[in-house]
Amino acid sequence: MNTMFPIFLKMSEITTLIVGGGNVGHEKLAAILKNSPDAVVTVVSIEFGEELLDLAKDFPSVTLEKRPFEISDLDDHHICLCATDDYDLHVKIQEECNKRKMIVNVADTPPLCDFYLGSVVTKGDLKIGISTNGKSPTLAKRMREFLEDALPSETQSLLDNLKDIRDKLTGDFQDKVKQLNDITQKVFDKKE
Ligand SMILES: C[C@@]1(CC(=O)O)c2cc3[nH]c(cc4nc(cc5[nH]c(cc(n2)[C@H]1CCC(=O)O)[C@@](C)(CC(=O)O)[C@@H]5CCC(=O)O)C(CC(=O)O)=C4CCC(=O)O)c(CCC(=O)O)c3CC(=O)O
Ligand SMILES: NC(=O)C1=CN([C@@H]2O[C@H](COP(=O)(O)OP(=O)(O)OC[C@H]3O[C@@H](n4cnc5c(N)ncnc54)[C@H](O)[C@@H]3O)[C@@H](O)[C@H]2O)C=CC1
Repeated sequence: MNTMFPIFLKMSEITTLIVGGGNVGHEKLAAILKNSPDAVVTVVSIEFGEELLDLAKDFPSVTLEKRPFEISDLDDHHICLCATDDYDLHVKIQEECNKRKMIVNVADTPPLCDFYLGSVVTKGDLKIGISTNGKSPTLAKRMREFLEDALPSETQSLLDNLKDIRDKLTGDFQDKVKQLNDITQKVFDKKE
């Protein structure tokens, strides 16, 4: 059983620290920015890879700090992702995050992670997060591709219409819930 609880974070409202700016650091930063171009991220790394430098320059809310990690880097951040090649450092950061009640992801060490990144299907405002409980990130990626193809292109206009209707509905909460359930039932019945 996958006991993880998915939530959707407003990355512009919290601050994220990535430690390590090589290949894995680049992948994690790219995954965040693809979803949240307004994410407030600090990347601390002794060296930065070309790809990460190239990506970061287009995002004003990303700050790069070229130096070794310091414990005080954790002071100003809500979540932390470890992406160096130093396992002992990752253990130290994970312990310190736990002490501070910060949540941490350690890219290549699932047992040290408080949260995983997921595959993300996006159709306009609709977003679906996928996790395989860490069993197969490749299957998560394939499921994303499958769902991206399967979701109808009119998904966004359906959402826009439902938002208009939702704003115009009157009556008490129960009435609104019933009307919205009836309307969406009709949409899905039509498709069968
Ligand atoms: C536990 C987790 C923790 C975390 O990183 O957050 C984790 C861990 C590990 N990944 C590894 C490898 C690969 N990861 C990918 C891809 C993705 N990995 C992602 C998430 C997660 N990866 C979390 C679990 C998510 C879940 O619950 O399913 C995705 C979904 C999201 C993202 O990272 O953005 C993104 C797909 C995005 C997309 O395209 O949709 C590919 C495939 C590829 O790149 O084509 C490979 C190579 C093939 C393979 O090994 O499967 C290794 C072995 C490293 C080694 O060999 O040493 C570990 C460590 C281990 O498992 O021990
Ligand atoms: N590249 C990949 O696709 C994969 C890598 N891994 C593992 O993930 C880890 C990272 O891999 P890569 O990103 O490829 O390595 P990398 O060598 O490209 O990047 C590591 C980065 O960490 C930085 N760093 C090291 N010590 C630091 C410190 N004390 N403070 C701040 N920054 C520090 C380095 O300057 C470097 O930029 C490695 O342990 C690797 O074995 C696992 C699976 C796949």
